[in-house]
Amino acid sequence: MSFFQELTDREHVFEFLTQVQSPVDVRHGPILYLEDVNVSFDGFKAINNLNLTIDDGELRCIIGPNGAGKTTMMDIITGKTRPDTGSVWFGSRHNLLTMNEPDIASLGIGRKFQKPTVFEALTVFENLELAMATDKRVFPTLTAIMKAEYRDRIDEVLEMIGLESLRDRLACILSHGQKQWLEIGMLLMQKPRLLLVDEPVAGMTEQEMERTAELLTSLAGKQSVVVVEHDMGFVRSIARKVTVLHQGSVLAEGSMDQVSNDPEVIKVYLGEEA
Ligand SMILES: Nc1ncnc2c1ncn2[C@@H]1O[C@H](COP(=O)(O)OP(=O)(O)OP(=O)(O)O)[C@@H](O)[C@H]1O
Repeated sequence: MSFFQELTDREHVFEFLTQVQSPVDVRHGPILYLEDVNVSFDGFKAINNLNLTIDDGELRCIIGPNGAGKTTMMDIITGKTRPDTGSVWFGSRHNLLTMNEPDIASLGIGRKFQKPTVFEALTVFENLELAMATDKRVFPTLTAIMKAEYRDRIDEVLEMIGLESLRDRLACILSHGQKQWLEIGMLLMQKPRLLLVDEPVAGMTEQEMERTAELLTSLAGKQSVVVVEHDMGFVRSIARKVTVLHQGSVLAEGSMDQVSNDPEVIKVYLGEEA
């Protein structure tokens, strides 16, 4: 098929589209690897010899008291904060400390901040469409031709986030929980390999929390998901492996039962949470 025929054939799947998935190499190790990472702010050690390994497809919960370094750790992974020392690798190929924020996002690391930031004046569908259109990896001049591909992906994501019936409604009418799911959907449009999710259930109803638990657990496996959360009931409902941060280091790691019975964890965190 000539290039011109490819352009005019709406069913044709362009080779570069199938390669949008990031080329992260996890054949011989984890998807994310932080080793001996240190960060100081004006002499205060926010991250202190932090070591963390996330496996491909894993759902990991990160807990810890205020100021433990959870947000700073996410900032380091996404390139917002540069550590003073240490290594941060995405798969075995990508040294994240040599890359800037947009390039790290393009590799397939998506971050969901605590507050939803959807476009209120656009419909649910349009929000998802926009998320795809801003993907720098997709050749922008072919946008019109790729509409069919977009629509399939949007339908797939709408189903994943449970907003099919609201696809043509303006985002401003969505509940807080639905806005959070839409924003997760916007990240999913770009087929991330690793999703970093910051306090996803803050301000949610019980029912929304249950739905969010289902959504995040359904995403694991296809992508790796790292969830920072203070709500222990929610963490318990989704947790497989839990990492407890304290004073910028890993204090404990294991199943929810293991960490919640750890005397040190009870002393510095769970005691005050209970
Ligand atoms: N840009 C900065 N300048 C100075 N200090 C900072 C900066 N960012 C973070 N810190 C400090 O580093 C420490 C770790 O902060 P961080 O926000 O990472 O903790 P956290 O575990 O996310 O807390 P929380 O659960 O309250 O969100 C805190 O003492 C914080 O005040």
